[in-house]
Amino acid sequence: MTPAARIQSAIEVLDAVIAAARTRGAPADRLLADWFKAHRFAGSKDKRAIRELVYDAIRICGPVPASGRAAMLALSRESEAHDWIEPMFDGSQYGPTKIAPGEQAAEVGYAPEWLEDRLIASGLDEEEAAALLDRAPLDVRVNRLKTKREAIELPVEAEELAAPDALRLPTGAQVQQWEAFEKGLVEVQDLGSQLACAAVGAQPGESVIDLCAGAGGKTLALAAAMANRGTLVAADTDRRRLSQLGPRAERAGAEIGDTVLLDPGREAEALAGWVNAADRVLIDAPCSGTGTWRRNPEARWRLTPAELEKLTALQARLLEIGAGLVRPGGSLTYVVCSLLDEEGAGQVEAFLAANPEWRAAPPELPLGTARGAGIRLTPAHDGTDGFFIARLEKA
Ligand SMILES: C[S@@+](CC[C@H](N)C(=O)[O-])C[C@H]1O[C@@H](n2cnc3c(N)ncnc32)[C@H](O)[C@@H]1O
Repeated sequence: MTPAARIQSAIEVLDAVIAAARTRGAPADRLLADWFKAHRFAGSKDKRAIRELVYDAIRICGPVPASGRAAMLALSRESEAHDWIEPMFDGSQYGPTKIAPGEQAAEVGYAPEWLEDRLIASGLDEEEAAALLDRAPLDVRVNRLKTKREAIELPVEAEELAAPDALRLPTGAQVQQWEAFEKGLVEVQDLGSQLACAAVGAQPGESVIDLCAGAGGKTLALAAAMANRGTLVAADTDRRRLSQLGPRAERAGAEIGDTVLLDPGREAEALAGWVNAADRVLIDAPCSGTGTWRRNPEARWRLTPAELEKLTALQARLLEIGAGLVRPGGSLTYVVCSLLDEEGAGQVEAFLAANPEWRAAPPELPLGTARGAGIRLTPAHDGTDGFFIARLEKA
């Protein structure tokens, strides 16, 4: 494909990404995969170039752009490395049509204005906000149930990170194709997620509930920390995600981890037997995901104030449900991959104010900075996805 044809292709994909952001449709990765499937003439170099153009354009536009063309023009005009793009709007075959008089480039920025304001109000400075849109590194957790970080042999050089089992790999490493992955020696997991699991402090022999377990990324880390001894409950309302835990656990050799499917709005019913009984509860709450924009930067175009309000109400409810499951003297770890205070520090502050039998017991982590009653990890400061992590203890 010619460079101009690649740009036109990226514009088409961006149009689909913009439409999907408005209608809560498929994520950018899926739309790219669909486009490649429908355009088999694109070779691997074309695909790589188109993917990069699409993601670079998404990253540079703060608010939702009017069109893929507007996003691509913004990329060309605002990024020196991409200033070759605009001259390609020359109307040549398969390339973008010529620029119309008065045709506008999209607005650049970190996020839509309302969201930028909330991030600033949550104490994020310019550098931290910009780093939310960097490219994410590739981290793995070495599975202690099967091997040790010191002993593992991988096909690439890996950097040891601050969490005890964490390694950072060169970008593009095809982990899922490695024997070490097949054998369950490593799991792909961001350093921040690994630290969130460490904050739980789960010990062998304890009873631990992972209330929002999803596909079990953190459940598996908890099973490893517990050395496969004790009781581990993985609960979620999403049947599809929860069903992925079984095969993953098998590969990882995780023998504990019973799944419990929850009914949205009636979560407590399925967990009634656990009231005041668990040593530790982890709530990896559903959130806006502002801390994971490095992985899916178009997520900032999807979030609305109303959606955020729904999420914060759900988080508050899950905190109450999770707290009810903890035995006296036990602990609750509340985690969100968001840097908005209303989902993190503010949420915990409100919980503590309403529940005087609870106190904050911030975990000792090798990274992060204090934020309210918890700890915040950011891409700029800690090289992790953005997280808020709080540990609370019940009297
Ligand atoms: C941040 S994700 C969890 C990710 C998972 N812990 C991991 O490490 O891979 C939040 C999860 O909360 C689940 N969830 C949403 N509403 C819920 C509810 N009412 N009760 C329990 N889980 C819920 C979602 O299905 C989603 O899997």
